Amino acid sequence: MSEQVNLFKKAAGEKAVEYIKDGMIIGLGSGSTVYWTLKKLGELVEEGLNVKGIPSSLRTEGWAKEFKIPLTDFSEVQTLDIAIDGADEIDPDFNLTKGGGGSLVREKMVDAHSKKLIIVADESKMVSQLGEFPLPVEVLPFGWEVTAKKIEALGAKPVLREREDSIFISNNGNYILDCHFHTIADPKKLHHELKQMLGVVETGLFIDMTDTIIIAGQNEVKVIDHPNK
Ligand SMILES: O=C(CO)[C@H](O)[C@H](O)COP(=O)(O)O
Repeated sequence: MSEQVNLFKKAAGEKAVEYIKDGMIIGLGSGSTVYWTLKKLGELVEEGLNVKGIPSSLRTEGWAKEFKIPLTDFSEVQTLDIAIDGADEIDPDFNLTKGGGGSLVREKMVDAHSKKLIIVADESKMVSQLGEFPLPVEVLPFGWEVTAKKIEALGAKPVLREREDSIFISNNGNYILDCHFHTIADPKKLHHELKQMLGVVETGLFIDMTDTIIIAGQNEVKVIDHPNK
């Protein structure tokens, strides 16, 4: 990642903290942009802000602990006030591809149970159509080969995710198929088709969920609210 992109991520990630108010339960998303949100939030907590977070990945949990952000979980709360998360692609309708870090299931759980979802990203994530970034689909390890064949029949090239010559295992003990569609004409339809497949746990398509996008680029940090939310 270039130094400049990292500065954009920092600017977007830190801006999101302005939405956090005392007493809130916060969904803590995943990724290198959210890292900056967590770091800034940790400073506010040290100054006396009283909040609790639910982390969406083990990595985020580690950072939250490092920054001394108090944590809670779904055994204590059912609804979160706000979630702040990253994205791999954002289309003009505020639909997202997520899961580049492999945390899509926990991210979707946290984001879907929040009253407001804020997405933080650098400007390279804005696209006219989803699909250039391979769509992460979490699948059961058992029979993943047949699940991959079914996904292939939808027009994708699914690639089993690996890390350091081993199969990547999600925080939930599952596999990730990175599905190369190149263009996704109807993200909502594709999400539903994938969800109906035996063996698919969840897709990285986040449809109709985002309330606000904070996007940082060369000249400014833009806050774009969904027109109908
Ligand atoms: O979905 C995610 C992880 O599963 C991340 O939010 C997404 O990959 C964006 O990451 P980054 O902020 O590092 O670009």
